Amino acid sequence: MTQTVFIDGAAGTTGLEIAERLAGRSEFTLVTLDDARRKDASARREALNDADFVILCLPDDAARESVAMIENDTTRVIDASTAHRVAPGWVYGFPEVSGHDAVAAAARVSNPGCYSTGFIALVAPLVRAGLLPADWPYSCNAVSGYSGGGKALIERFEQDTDIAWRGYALALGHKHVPEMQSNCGLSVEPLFSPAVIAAHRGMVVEVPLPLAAMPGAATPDALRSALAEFYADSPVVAMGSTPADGEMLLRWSQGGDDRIELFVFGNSGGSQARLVARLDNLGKGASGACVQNLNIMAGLPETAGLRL
Ligand SMILES: NC(=O)C1=CN([C@@H]2O[C@H](COP(=O)(O)OP(=O)(O)OC[C@H]3O[C@@H](n4cnc5c(N)ncnc54)[C@H](OP(=O)(O)O)[C@@H]3O)[C@@H](O)[C@H]2O)C=CC1
Ligand SMILES: CC(=O)N[C@@H](CCC(=O)OP(=O)(O)O)C(=O)O
Repeated sequence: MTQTVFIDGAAGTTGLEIAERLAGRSEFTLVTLDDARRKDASARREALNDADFVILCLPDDAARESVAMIENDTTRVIDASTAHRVAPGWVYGFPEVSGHDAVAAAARVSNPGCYSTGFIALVAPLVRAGLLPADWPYSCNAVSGYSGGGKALIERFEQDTDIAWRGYALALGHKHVPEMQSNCGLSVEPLFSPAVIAAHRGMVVEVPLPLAAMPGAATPDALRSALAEFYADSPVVAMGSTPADGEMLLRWSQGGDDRIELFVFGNSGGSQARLVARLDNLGKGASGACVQNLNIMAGLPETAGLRL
């Protein structure tokens, strides 16, 4: 028997990419609302309560509103927004770190933020293994393709093609910081500096580590081996091969898959390292992760429909 999946916000950037990944899947019947009804509260309420699974691809307030409209205890929810990422009763939908069993059993799953996905993939296993300190003030620099900001930012970058780079969150306190801190078990908030580049999709997240100054920190080689071992069985997260020519590129042609590649670069003395994650903000950073979580919750192979 197929299970019904309602995408609330199916006309948006993340929703459209999820629908593409679910198209042709015989295990699911996809439900979306047409243009005239997609913001109609009573149509949404009905669809939310009829579905086996609901995927929320909405701004935070609308996502909270959708959850409040669910009146039964059978509809299971995956929320792509920031609304429930550190909320009690919600499982953080990063199965490689939160545990596949926790996601499989959950009625409410919060899909990670795109930047947080890179940061947590790099830092959480190393802190958990005691190879990096939990009480260090980490910093994180990242660039994202403009699709990370949804329809509004896509329109802005497509209209103003003179923007090459846009730094933001200049007052600090980006909305991803709480989920980064809590899922890595850090006692200090990371200092996060995001920026948008003039590319449609793609993301690089970097955590610079002054290892010699960090109490108890391991060597770059040990950090690389620990990450490789942690993700050895993952079909989605993998170590990237160290570029032979000493440079790393984010190419226009590379976007559009649901994998995430991790790198550890270190200096010759091992006193400094750069942890780097390269992913697609719309792949493992959003829609790919939603579909991976849906598969796990539905008891299906986790990579079904993913672009790997
Ligand atoms: N883009 C990305 O890389 C990522 C996005 N996310 C999150 O996913 C969610 C969706 O983002 P994204 O797809 O980028 O955003 P978009 O702006 O592209 O899409 C949001 C959609 O929600 C619709 N919408 C807004 N309010 C309501 C409402 N009250 N009822 C029904 N529909 C409504 C919008 O309608 P309309 O078309 O009329 O504007 C739009 O179609 C956000 O919470 C975002 O933060 C998470 C990770 C990464
Ligand atoms: C480039 C850009 O604007 N990116 C978004 C984050 C995208 C994302 O991960 O979405 P959530 O809102 O669900 O966390 C931002 O910084 O607000």
